[in-house]
Parts: sequence; C-alpha cells; structure tokens
Amino acid sequence: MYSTILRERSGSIWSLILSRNMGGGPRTFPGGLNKWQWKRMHEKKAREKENKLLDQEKQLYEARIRSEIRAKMLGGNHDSNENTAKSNQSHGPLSPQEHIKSLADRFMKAGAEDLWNEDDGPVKKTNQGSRLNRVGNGGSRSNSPIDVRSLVGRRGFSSMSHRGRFKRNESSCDEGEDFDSKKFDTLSPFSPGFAGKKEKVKSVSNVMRNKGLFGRRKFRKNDSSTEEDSEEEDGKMNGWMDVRRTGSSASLGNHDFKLIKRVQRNVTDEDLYPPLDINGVRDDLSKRKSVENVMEVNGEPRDSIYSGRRFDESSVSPLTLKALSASGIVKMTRVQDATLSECFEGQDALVKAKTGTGKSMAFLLPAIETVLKAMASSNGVHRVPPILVLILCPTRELASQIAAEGKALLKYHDGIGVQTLIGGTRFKLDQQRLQSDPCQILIATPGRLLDHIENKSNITSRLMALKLFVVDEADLLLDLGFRRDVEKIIDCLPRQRQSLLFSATIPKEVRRVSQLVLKRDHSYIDTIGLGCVETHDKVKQSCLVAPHESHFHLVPHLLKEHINNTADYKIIVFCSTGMVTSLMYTLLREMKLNVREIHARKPQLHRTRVSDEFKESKRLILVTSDVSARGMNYPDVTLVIQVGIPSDREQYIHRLGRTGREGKGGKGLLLIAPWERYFLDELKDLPIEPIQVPDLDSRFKLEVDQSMGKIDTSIKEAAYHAWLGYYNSVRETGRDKTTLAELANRFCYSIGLEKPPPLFRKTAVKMGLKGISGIPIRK
Ligand SMILES: Nc1ncnc2c1ncn2[C@@H]1O[C@H](COP(=O)(O)OP(=O)(O)OP(=O)(O)O)[C@@H](O)[C@H]1O
Repeated sequence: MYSTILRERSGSIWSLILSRNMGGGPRTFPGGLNKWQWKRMHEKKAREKENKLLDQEKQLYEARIRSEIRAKMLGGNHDSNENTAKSNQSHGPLSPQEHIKSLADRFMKAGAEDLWNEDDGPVKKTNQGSRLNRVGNGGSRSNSPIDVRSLVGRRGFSSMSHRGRFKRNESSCDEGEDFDSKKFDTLSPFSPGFAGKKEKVKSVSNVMRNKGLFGRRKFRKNDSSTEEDSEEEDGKMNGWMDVRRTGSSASLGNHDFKLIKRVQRNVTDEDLYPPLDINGVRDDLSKRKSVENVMEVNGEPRDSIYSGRRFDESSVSPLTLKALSASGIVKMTRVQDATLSECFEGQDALVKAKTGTGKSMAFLLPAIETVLKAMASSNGVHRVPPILVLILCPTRELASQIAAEGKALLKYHDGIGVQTLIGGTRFKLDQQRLQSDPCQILIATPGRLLDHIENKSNITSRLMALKLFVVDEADLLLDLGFRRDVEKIIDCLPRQRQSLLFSATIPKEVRRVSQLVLKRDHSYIDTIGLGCVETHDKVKQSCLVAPHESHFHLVPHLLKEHINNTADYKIIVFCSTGMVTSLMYTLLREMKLNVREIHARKPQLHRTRVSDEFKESKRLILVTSDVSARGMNYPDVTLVIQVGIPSDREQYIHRLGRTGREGKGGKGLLLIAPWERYFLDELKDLPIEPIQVPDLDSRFKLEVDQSMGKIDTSIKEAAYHAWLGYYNSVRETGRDKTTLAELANRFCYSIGLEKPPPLFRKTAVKMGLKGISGIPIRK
C-alpha cells in the first residue's frame, strides 16, 4: 500500500515536471534541485520504499515464529491442520497459518488473496455457483486445477519439501479429464474412519471431469461468492478473508472444510496421514498423463503447444494476418490463444507459459492492434508520434529479437515503426534515431531507457500517451536487481494504460510484486497449470555430479560425444560468469571445436554478430553466460549444458528452455560438483535423470591439459576472481568464507594456476574475504 502511495505521489511529481516540459523549454526540478540531486532523491525514495517492504516481510516472519511458539506452548504437538480445525471450533489461539494470513491482510491489496495461498496458486473454488475461472482453449471453460496434494493430505507433501514454492510440483501433472474414483481411492490417505469419503470422491471426480487443459483466472473480490455464501451459512466467517481461508486450506475449498470438521480430536496422526507412497502417486499421475497426451483437444494432441485455433478466427487485423501467413504461421499456440482475446479487450494480465511457446507473438499481436486502434482514433497529426507501446526486456539481444519479430509482423502495415533502446550503443545515436525515425512501438532494456528518461530526451513526453506496457521475462525484471529501474520507469508512464507481464516462471514473490505494474483486477493466465512441470516433456534432462577439478575435462568430452552422435548438432554451454565463459571458450577453441562466445564483457557489435550467426547456423557451439539464458530463440538447439549451479531454479528452467522450442525435442545436462548437490533439491519435481561420470582416457586428459596450458594466465586469473565472486554471492556457499576459499583454490589449481591470484584489498573487504586464509590480498 505504501509503495502505491509513494508511486502515486512520485507519479504526480513527474506529471508536474512533464507538464512543465511539454513545451520543450528547459527542464527544471521542483525545489531548485539539479538533475543529480533529483536523481539521488528518487533513489533514496526507492530505497526507503524497499526497506519498508522488507520490514513488513520481517514483521510477518517474526509474527509467524511467535505464533508458532505460542501454539506449541498452548497446544503441545499440534500440526497446522489440527490447529485450523481447533480454531474453527473455539476462540483459542490462531494457528500459525491463520495468523500469517491475518497479518497478510494488513499488507495485501484486495484482489491478491491467492498470493497468500500456500498452494502457490489462485484461490480454489468449487464448481458450484458463479466462477470466473476460464480456459483459453478454444473458449471452453473449466474449473481451477485440482491439487492432488489436497487429495493425499498436506502432511505427506510438506515433509517432502521445505519450500512451499516447490511443493506443488510433487504432484506432477494433476489435471485430468476422467479421474475415476478407484484411482482416487489409492491416493487418499483418509480411508480409515473417513465417513464422507465416497461423497468427497464423487465431487472431486466431477470437478476433475470438467477440467480443461489449463486455467485462466481472474482475481476479483466478488469472485468469492461461492465460498462466502457457504461460510455464511455456517455462521463462521464473512467477506474477503473467508475466501482466502477456504482457498488456502486446500484446493478443494469447501470439501476440505467438511473434512476438517469431521476429524475427531483423538484421531492419531497415523490415522489421518498414513505413510504416503509418493512414487505410487507419481506413477499413477504419469500413466494418466501419458493417456491424456494422446487424446486430442480441438484436433491437437494434448501435449502439443498449439491450441487448434487459427489466427484468422481471431480479431487480428487482415494485414497482420497476411504477414503471419507469409511466415507460414497459421495456428495459435496455447499461450497465444489464451492471451489474445483477453489482451484485445484491454485487460491487464500476468501470463505464464513454457519456454519457446510463442509468448513474444502473444504480446506483439495485441501491441500492433493497440497501435492501429490508437492511430484510428487519433484526430491530430503529431510532429513526433507518441510511443503507444513500450516493451521492456532484460537483455539487448532479446530486445533486438523482439524488434525483428515485430517488424516481420508489421511487414504490410504502413506508418508503424518499431525501435529499440538498448545499452552498448551510443546514446547520441539513439537520440538521433528516435528523432529521424520515430516509432510507436519501443522495445527497451531498463537501464538504457532510464538513461533517456533522466537525460532530457523527449522520450518522457512521448511516453505520456502510452497505451500498452509489456514486461517480458517479468520475474527477472521485477526481481531486486532490476526492480528499482522498473519502478522509476513506471513512474513516468500514464496510469491509464494496459499492462501485460510475461514469463515462463512466475514465483510467488513475483506474483506479489506484480501489482506494482498490474491493475487489481488483472487476469492470471497460466498455460502450464498448477502442479505440472514447467519444462518440456520432449527435453531429456540429466545431471552429472563430478568433482569441480574434472569439469574442464568433462565438458569437451561431453561435447565430442554429442557431436559424434548428432549430425546437425547445435549446442549451448552456460557458464556461471562472463570470465569463466571466456576461459571455457578459449579452451574449446584450443581444442579445435567450432565454438563462439557471448557474455556481457564482449562489445555489443560482437554479441550481435555472434547471436545472429548462431541463429542461422548448424554444427556450432555457443559458450555463454546468462545473457543468453532468457528469451533467446536459437532454433534447433540439440543440447544445453549448464556448468555449475545456476543462480536459481528459474534460471535453470530458462537456460534449459533454449532447447526444445516450438514443441521440438532436445537434451539438457547439468554438470555440478558434489558440494553443489543441495541445489538439486530445488529441482526435485523436474524429471532429471542422474548419469554416471564417464571414464576419460588419459590421452584425452592430456590433450585438455595441454590446451589449458596454452591459455593466457590473465584469462585464468580473471576466471578465478569471477568464480570466487559468483559463489560468494550464492547464499549457500557465500556463508562459510573459509570453505569458499578452499573450493576456490581447488578451482584455481584445476585451471592450471599455481597459486590463487591476489584480490584488491577493497574487493576483498567488500566480499567479506579480508583475513580469510587462502585469499591473498594485493600489497
Ligand atoms: N503460432 C505460431 N506458430 C508457429 N510458430 C510460432 C508461433 N508463435 C511463435 N512461433 C515461433 O516460436 C518460436 C519461439 O517463440 P518465442 O521466442 O516467442 O517463445 P517464448 O515463449 O517467448 O520463449 P521464452 O520463454 O524462451 O522467451 C519463434 O521462432 C516464433 O516465431
């Protein structure tokens, strides 16, 4: 709430400045501040805002701990369900879950109830009464996804994962057309003494029978009518909070409440939650899924990325349709089908869909329609046309790629321009380009756009007429690294606009902050579905755990093996940092492999050239840092190797998503050291097969060592420093500096350095490594 107020205030300050500057006169800042003071003031405000949010989170956490302690002291060995049941019946202490929800109430905006739902999904509803859950699949409708965890009981699942975010995936794909009672019976832990089982099974089956492929949900306060009505009947709760309680207690909404009420107090935990055979559940679900996949929806197999609808059945303009069919694109992908009508109606939306399924087109098409509509209704001819659509994305290459796709779609439209504003190009050139070739659609990376906003470009006034704001890779751009920039950009945009957020991964925290951008009544379009894996079935994932020292031997070996078995190979090797990328690239080049490199330390011209080349080529290896992890559409990549742990689970999914695009197959391999195994916990719901460490013959090892020996020491030293910096920033490894120093030294020797190169004192202090044995400091 605080951030909204702040944003509104700063928004009005900005409009004041802008209104003063609309005439093109010199820009002044209120209070006689110069540009830098003004900038610093804004940065300070952003910091304060962030601190406030962090404080709230902390408060919430502390309250939860207090509540847990209190509950334990008062009730002994209570679990949360028991507590919930208990507090339903008496006026005793709140359960930790209830407490956290009631606290959440204070910080949460209306319409975001589901964000506090433990199941990490929208509020679940029964299929009675009014509902707004819809399916985008050919306009058919469905109920919200059924969470198998709610069928098998909470306890079993919560013990499997310590992070709520990953719990859901244990159930793999839990959506089905025909879920027979027998199967449900095997899943149910409630069998002994559960009187209402049959009734429950029946209603669940009904709900599931009505299910479609994926749900589309709207968050509106009055969505809750079903739950509110039934709760009021019970005379228990009323209003907004009720919805959350029903939704978060389990996906079965009211069904689950009945279950809780039936539980006798003296029933033991074992009676309630008999040991759960997770593998059995998994088998069951995967069998069901494989049957479902063969079935067809609108003429498309269920596992197809296409929805079965054609673009000419939608309200896409004829000239765009012409461009689409010129590129051979006729059918919509599921995400396009689910998104288009919503976007054409001007609704805000948060959209989640797997990698490589056409999200860019899902926002470019509405972008073009928005421009056409605005141009048709505009009465005056502008000297410089206003920017009507702003698309933000995290990397330069991605911005260029989206611009190229946009231009292809605009092939037959006259008078609509697309421009990019990305770092690595000359600022002055940008300004000239914007003047000489004005555009209505602007695709930008946050840093460079902010430079223009803060440096007297007329871009701020041109943005005042903005109609559509798109954030691609929204989870990354709303993450702390980018959020401040994005907030500043939002402050410059008109509040009357449509906003769309897209990503293949939308963790819960991002769902919460998405309201910085989206209106309260936005739609949440999730084409993956709650409980379904976020990676593609056709991409075979494996994991190789081997000592760090062997990684530089193993990578060339794995590459050679793949090259020998794949005629038209195309491989991406992800390394943790730019300098490690550079070292890996140099080694592979020394070994005469056909290889290119991209990372942030390379000049933009090089990055663009290599990126374009890799798009077109076959039989090529790209070694890269995370600059290529998101959004880049390199067709027909056959293998993705990730060396070392990625920064988080989401990054793993995005990196892997460079293969298996457009419904094709591919392979992914994660190569980690034994001490990085803990990361696999975050991926345990994904179908990753462990593989044996291959035997490397001594001749091959010698060849690698000789090639490594030819590499310049400065490249290795830079790689060592970068490696140290990366793992120091990873929470799990950065905590114990002594161990980190030991691991770094092992890495150092494995790349052929005789001793670790010294750090600058200032750097060591910053990294908390000063005085740590094994970390030499430069004199
Ligand atoms: N309806 C369609 N029919 C055929 N091809 C399509 C369709 N829509 C998109 N494509 C193609 O699919 C490829 C992948 O699309 P895109 O890059 O937009 O995926 P994405 O979902 O944004 O992936 P990521 O999550 O990695 O950003 C592109 O080559 C695009 O041209």
